[in-house]
Amino acid sequence: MDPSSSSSSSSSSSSSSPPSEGPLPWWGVAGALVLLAAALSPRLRFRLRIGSYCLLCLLASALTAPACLLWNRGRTVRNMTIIKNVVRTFKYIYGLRFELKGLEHFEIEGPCVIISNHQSILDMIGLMEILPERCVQIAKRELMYMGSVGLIMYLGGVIFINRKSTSNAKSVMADVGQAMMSENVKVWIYPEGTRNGSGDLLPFKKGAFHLAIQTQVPVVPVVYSSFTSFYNPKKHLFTSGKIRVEVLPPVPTEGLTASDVDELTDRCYTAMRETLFRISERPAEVNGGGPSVSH
Ligand SMILES: CCCCCCCC/C=C\CCCCCCCC(=O)SCCNC(=O)CCNC(=O)[C@H](O)C(C)(C)COP(=O)(O)OP(=O)(O)OC[C@H]1O[C@@H](n2cnc3c(N)ncnc32)[C@H](O)[C@@H]1OP(=O)(O)O
Ligand SMILES: CCCCCCCCCCCCCC(=O)OC[C@@H](O)COP(=O)(O)O
Repeated sequence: MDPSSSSSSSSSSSSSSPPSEGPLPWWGVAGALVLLAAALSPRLRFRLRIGSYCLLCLLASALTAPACLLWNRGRTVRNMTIIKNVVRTFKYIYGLRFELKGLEHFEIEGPCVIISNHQSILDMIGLMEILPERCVQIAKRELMYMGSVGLIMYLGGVIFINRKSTSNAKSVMADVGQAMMSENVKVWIYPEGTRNGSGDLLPFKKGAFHLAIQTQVPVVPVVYSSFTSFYNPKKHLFTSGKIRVEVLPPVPTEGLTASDVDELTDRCYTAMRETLFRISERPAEVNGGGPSVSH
């Protein structure tokens, strides 16, 4: 009997017999337990989902950085187009739907200062959804040290500031002003200066408005509706959801001086807060606007 035929017959007999009913491999058991626990525990489900988002950012950054280096050879705002196209796919993974209004207000020749409310690390998806060409962001410098995410931000031209030192931040912002004009770059700033999931606006810091007036470029306010209906870390809530985005008309700064900063800040704050309440379908407060500048 031909050994190959016997082996083939044995293999044919083995291939025709059902797979062995052995125990699940350890990783199968572990996976099943995690899924079971996640189904039972909102806290674990939330942590798995937000953890997957952070992991996705890390992995996507690690894969995109070489593309940026090969394509654009280093740190340049042109990498933001690559980053934007990658990050825009994240909304499908997490079931986030955007309703956009007012994008025509981004059709500004030349630089401008874009300001928007800041609710969570998910904001980056909303930012990339509408990011205009040649636009970089101001970020806290701690983000530079977040592994591949810091690298991709650096490559995309993100400007890092030390929030704890006004003098340092001021000098960086002054340099930003010069770069804006010389390199024709828009700058996106979160005037609240930190994430705020309250559904309202924190008082605005003044750097964005000093920058706009120093460079005499318009301020373009952008408002994202409140995430509280689908994202609330305190309640371990992170589901799919709809986000309304409204770009408001540019606020000109020609002829304004540093003495107009407070009024410009208040004007933008009031317009953005009213829009935030409207697109979040939250009743506006009876007593009118809250504090707009940090006192
Ligand atoms: C491929 C896959 C990729 C996946 C991975 C993701 C990749 C994503 C890539 C790319 C997207 C990146 C997204 C990054 C997002 C990051 C977001 C953040 O990090 S938010 C935190 C940092 N941002 C801020 O903090 C800005 C807001 N802050 C300001 O503008 C402040 O004004 C600041 C920092 C400049 C100063 O901070 P103060 O705490 O001192 O605040 P004040 O009250 O505004 O100023 C104090 C005094 O200084 C004057 N002042 C401020 N700025 C001035 C200036 N520029 N010139 C002159 N005076 C100024 C003011 O008038 C004020 O003086 P008087 O009270 O009026 O007497
Ligand atoms: C190296 C290990 C950690 C890697 C974790 C990767 C997570 C990446 C998530 C994208 C970052 C988007 C930028 C962002 O939105 O950061 C928060 C800051 O705006 C404000 O921070 P804070 O409210 O002042 O603490």
